[in-house]
Amino acid sequence: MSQSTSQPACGTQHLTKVFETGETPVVAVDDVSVTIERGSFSAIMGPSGSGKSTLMHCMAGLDRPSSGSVFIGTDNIAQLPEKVVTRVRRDKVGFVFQSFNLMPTLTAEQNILLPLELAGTKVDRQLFDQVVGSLGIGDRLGHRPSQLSGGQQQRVAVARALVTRPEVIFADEPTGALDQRTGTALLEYLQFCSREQGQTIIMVTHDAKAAAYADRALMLLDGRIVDDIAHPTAESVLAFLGSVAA
Ligand SMILES: Nc1ncnc2c1ncn2[C@@H]1O[C@H](COP(=O)(O)OP(=O)(O)OP(=O)(O)O)[C@@H](O)[C@H]1O
Repeated sequence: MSQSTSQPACGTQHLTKVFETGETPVVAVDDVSVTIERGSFSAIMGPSGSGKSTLMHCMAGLDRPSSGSVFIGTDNIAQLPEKVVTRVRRDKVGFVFQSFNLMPTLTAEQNILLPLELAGTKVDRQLFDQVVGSLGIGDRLGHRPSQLSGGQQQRVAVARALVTRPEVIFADEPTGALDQRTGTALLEYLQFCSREQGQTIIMVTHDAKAAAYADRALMLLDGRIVDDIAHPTAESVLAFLGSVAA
């Protein structure tokens, strides 16, 4: 049963992000306006450097836009003080980083539970077991990140983002380090979170087969959304990527 409704979970209005750090400014995200439906599963795709991670970081409140609005629910977080953005993020958002960002001195279980500990929230053991079981990391919970494979670390990072049952989950290439079997299990679980639990998923991926699990694929080129594919298939996504590579 899909719990998708027309009420937006998050979105942007004329979002632009310019990095001024180098000799010439880089426009990483260029005037992007997008609305993400509650309970939907969206993929963001595009060539390397097209602005996918920057767009996600701004949408999740991890980075400030140069101009424009960013909504999480009805809050325009671009206009809120950092302290309030941190609270909105803690209460509503889960983020899976491309580089995992696990704490090296903590075990897998401690890493997964860290957001709950920081928020002073009680652990939902049933949810913890469901997440850990679905991701197949139940037998690695006592290991520290350095004792885990890249794919296991990635799944711990995903579990950490899911264990607070956030309304919106941003995942930056969550299957990048996974083999086909564990990647498929993760994508099926994300689909379950969206369809059965009404959570909103936004996932950056380079993998056309992974994008086919989403309800929608946003195609980025030079910081702009140049295509918005409903019910993407691996073929429709590959056709787009082929056309921009040509
Ligand atoms: N902190 C930064 N300072 C300066 N430029 C940056 C910074 N972060 C990203 N960029 C630039 O912004 C552009 C978009 O980068 P971004 O990482 O968002 O792309 P991407 O589509 O996620 O790439 P990839 O698929 O390789 O991860 C690139 O030209 C990148 O070099």
